[in-house]
Amino acid sequence: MLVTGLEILRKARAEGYGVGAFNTNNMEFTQAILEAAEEMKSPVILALSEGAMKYGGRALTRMVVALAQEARVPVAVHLDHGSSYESVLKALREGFTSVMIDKSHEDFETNVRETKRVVEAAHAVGVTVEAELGRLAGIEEHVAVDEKDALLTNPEEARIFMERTGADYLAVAIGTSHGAYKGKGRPFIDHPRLARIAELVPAPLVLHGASAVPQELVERFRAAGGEIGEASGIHPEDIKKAISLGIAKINTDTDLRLAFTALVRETLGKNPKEFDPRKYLGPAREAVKEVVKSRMELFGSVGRA
Ligand SMILES: O=C(COP(=O)(O)O)N(O)CCCCO
Ligand code: NA
Ligand SMILES: [Zn+2]
Repeated sequence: MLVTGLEILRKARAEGYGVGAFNTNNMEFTQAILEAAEEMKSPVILALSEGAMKYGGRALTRMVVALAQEARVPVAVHLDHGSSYESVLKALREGFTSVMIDKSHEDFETNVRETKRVVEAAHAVGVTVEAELGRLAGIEEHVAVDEKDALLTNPEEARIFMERTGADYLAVAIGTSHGAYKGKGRPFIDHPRLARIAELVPAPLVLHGASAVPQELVERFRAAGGEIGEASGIHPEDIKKAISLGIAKINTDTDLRLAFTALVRETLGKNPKEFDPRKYLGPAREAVKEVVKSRMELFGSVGRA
């Protein structure tokens, strides 16, 4: 059933588990994510970036909202990294039930003002809002404290920010970063900082840049002809610890993309004569579904629907 992001995330934070926000750009990703959620009896968030909205248009948004309504588990349809008030309005018009306004690159007052404006519009139509404070950046452990403060989320600022904006959940910067290269070896995650934020901010917290980028997937991608440099993601233990400290929404995009693309390359490589798209998109869909199921097990959302 189609529910708001807060309905899913409030329960997750209260009961100490995480819920995956999985990005989709097409039919196969959408099917894979929803099938995994129903099989695992897990709530799930279907995330569409502005790029996904541009790429898929109404074909994508209508499909996603309709399938979310029919799903046998709670599903929120979420605008990921909304960059403007207008972009958020478009998502609201398409029937999304969760929207992110990302003004984390602006100064504090601008972020507050823009986020507050989105909260008023979204709440007026029963949709909940994710905001962001702090800058996603993979940082080395030895980086000086004041540099960390310039980049990562300041706990006291976070409290004030959430009180002044009325946002429903908060994306925090604690050392993660988007994409396949999240730092040398095991990325530094500032758990003490997260614990402090969670003490001051009762709202569900969001972890961006949370893909694991597992080595076996990277190897499979390379073996199938993919080219990727030294790639590393967030260690599963750091995900579990972050959830225990207050993270409720965990964004996963890179892992799904790697799995899908590795399988398309593999299938095409093994069957040079093949030109029926279903024959190489189908196995890729299955690979995405397996990644989603394993993430749900790690997050602890299995059986929580
Ligand atoms: O936080 C994330 C995903 O992070 P990751 O790249 O670790 O999967 N997202 O918001 C997904 C879109 C960002 C570009 O990928
Ligand atoms: Na941001
Ligand atoms: Zn993100």
